[in-house]
Amino acid sequence: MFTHTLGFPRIGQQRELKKSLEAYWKGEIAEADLQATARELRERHWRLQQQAGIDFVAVNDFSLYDHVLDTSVMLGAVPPRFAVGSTSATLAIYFRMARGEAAIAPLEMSKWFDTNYHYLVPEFSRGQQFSLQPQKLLEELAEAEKLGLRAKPVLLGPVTYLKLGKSVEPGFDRFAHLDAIVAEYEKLLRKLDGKVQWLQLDEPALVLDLSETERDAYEHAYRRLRAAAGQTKILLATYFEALRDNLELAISLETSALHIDLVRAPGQLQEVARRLRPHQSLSLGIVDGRNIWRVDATAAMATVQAARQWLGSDRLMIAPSCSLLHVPIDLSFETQLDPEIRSWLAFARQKCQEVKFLADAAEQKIDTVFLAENRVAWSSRRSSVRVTNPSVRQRTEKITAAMSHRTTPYTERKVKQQARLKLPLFPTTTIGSFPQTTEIRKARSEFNARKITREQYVALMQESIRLSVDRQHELGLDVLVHGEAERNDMVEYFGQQLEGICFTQQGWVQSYGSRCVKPPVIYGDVSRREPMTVGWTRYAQSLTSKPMKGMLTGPVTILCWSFVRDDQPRRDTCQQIALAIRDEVSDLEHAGIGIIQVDEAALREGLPLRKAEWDDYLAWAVECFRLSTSGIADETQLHTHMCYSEFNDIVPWIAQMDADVISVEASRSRMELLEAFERFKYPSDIGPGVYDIHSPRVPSAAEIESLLTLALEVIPAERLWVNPDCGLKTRGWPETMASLRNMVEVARQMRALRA
Ligand SMILES: Nc1nc2c(c(=O)[nH]1)N[C@@H](CNc1ccc(C(=O)N[C@@H](CCC(=O)N[C@@H](CCC(=O)N[C@@H](CCC(=O)O)C(=O)O)C(=O)O)C(=O)O)cc1)CN2
Ligand code: MET
Ligand SMILES: [Zn+2]
Repeated sequence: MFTHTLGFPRIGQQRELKKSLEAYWKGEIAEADLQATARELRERHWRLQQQAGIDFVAVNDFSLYDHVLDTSVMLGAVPPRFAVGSTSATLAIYFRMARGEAAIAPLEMSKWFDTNYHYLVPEFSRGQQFSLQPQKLLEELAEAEKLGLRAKPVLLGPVTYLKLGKSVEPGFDRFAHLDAIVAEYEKLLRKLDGKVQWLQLDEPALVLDLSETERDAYEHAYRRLRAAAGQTKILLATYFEALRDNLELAISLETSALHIDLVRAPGQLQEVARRLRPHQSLSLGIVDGRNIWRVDATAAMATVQAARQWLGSDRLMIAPSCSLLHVPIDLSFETQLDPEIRSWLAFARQKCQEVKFLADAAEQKIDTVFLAENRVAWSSRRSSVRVTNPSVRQRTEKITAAMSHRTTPYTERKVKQQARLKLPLFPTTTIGSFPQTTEIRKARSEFNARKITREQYVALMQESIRLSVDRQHELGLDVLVHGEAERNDMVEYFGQQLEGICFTQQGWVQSYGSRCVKPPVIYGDVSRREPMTVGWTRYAQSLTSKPMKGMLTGPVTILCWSFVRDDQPRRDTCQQIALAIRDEVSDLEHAGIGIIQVDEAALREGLPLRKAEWDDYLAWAVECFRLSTSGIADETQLHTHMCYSEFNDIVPWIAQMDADVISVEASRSRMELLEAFERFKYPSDIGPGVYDIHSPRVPSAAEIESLLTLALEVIPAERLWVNPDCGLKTRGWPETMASLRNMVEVARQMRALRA
């Protein structure tokens, strides 16, 4: 029985990679400096794993930006717009694919399964050529070996890779490239033969609903890969869900080992063990790689013991459930956490130690100190007064159906709201945040370090709010926002103020590229201590006679972007958050705020991976949104925002959220999503984003106009709003002003045409 990891965080305890990347992009450091940081991080992370007792460390899990992008580069799948006539990517080409450049649009970004990690979507076209570029993998392998480590290279498997990509030509089936892609994997396998004992191929797509084509692709691809593997043993890694109807398929691929997620899907163990071929080993993903709770050692030992009885030690491996990419690196840096709560947690490094403990325990080498500590922590967590709050329990029991219904229909509300707000046709607004400048972050970091006082901090944030209000006046926007300067992050900000949630000092998790988040930890019943946004919003409203939108993050998004307790159903936790947000909505309304936006950016990402479970989730998620928002008067306009464009399947549910206005990402898909809104007769106002906020590129007035013209084909003028795709916190002020100036100008012209 050996221990291994499927992958480790890359960003670094102090976000060294982020800082290095951003300095490199600004031209402040050279490529060699960036590569040196990357090498140092790899070495440090391998050593951490080795010292924790991991036998086989993952290699090639590191990435300068994204592992799916790395796979594209490894296969020579570089679309021609990034590198005319070349299939091998230099670092400049690599970052061009990730971030775009001047007139070159980057690869699209998409959610990695149901996580808050974003990958770069591979693009496939007819006649595309592939050519193996194995340098990165081979170099990192050599690095690990030089350090005397046992290395297991990790690669995204060919079928999941294809499935995650998109065809850039309409009607082209990207699976037509399967053979060509598998041929490159075969070349790599031949190179690795004799060099490594194990190769991990990640095929998380095996937990999704698969088409016949995709199932055939698996059989075909793995028949060839097996034949090319030589002495290398292939570990087929699945995670995030149960294999279910794909179990027989996964086993029939006849790889030397199969990894399964026993955290998300503990129930599958026995069936998998029963069906496994005699020559196959099983990797037990038993330590949660997606969440920060300490493993329940007693329960996990029993599971490993059962697996051992069915399969014998020789056929078992112990591992985290998935790559540790989704958790912070090391709990020992968290010195400010409440000690009791801290004792319930484990980050990547501690999870490696848990893996080692479980493997030893299965061989009767029980670390009794470790086990005793674990049991103390768990009994404290099960009985702690910090977890259960009777008043929250009483309140949720008293929730009535009426609390999640606005009694007046949208059409009547609209008349009342218009009488109050007097908005022009094609009202212009933004999604909430304005640039988070260095000064803003510096002020916050000095406040946190007690270098400036609360009064000084508040004054600095008010200055930022005033500046953003002034600039919005200058631009002539119709509905203003305060700009969210005081928020480190739209979820963490609320997490820091709610009871039952705690936050870390350094618990950074990569979201995309160099961007990170510190997900709050929801450990107990959630409630609101006091108003969280009213002071800032009231101040912002005092600076203008135009409507100021109150800005809140919705319950589903707070849930999805936090580490969530695993001792009660997610829906129960979400309902508690909904009540807290409901109180905030009410307080904003009483402070005279006439428009309130409740962002549900993560509503779609919370969808279960299997379609059969969608309706169940959507029903409670939408209900929680409604619970948080339905307490308001007809005259208060309710907005929501979602920043993704694949709406096709869920528009009827979004309609049920019963917001008065929704803003959505739409520019990159050229308003395509609006077709679904039309098809399902979406009833209320829509602000389809008129420009992409992910790059500093300034959209021309002509581009914005052409998008709005497309929008008008499906949305009546009196229901159309004009806004960007999403918030502007990652942008700089110069491009923000230039872009919004064009946007407002177009709205004015369109109004004039209709006057
Ligand atoms: N939670 C979450 N998930 C999301 C999104 C989101 O906004 N939030 N948006 C989508 C895309 N994902 C994103 C994730 C992160 C960021 C982002 O901008 N993150 C910032 C960090 C934001 C933050 O927490 N900022 C803190 C800490 C800032 C900081 O780095 N401070 C310096 C000191 C600064 C100084 O002295 O100059 C330090 O700690 O070293 C603050 O403002 O207080 C970053 O990586 O740069 C953007 C989008 C989907 N998922
Ligand atoms: C990721 S959705 C962001 C919504 C938030 N109100 C903002 O503008 O930043
Ligand atoms: Zn957004």
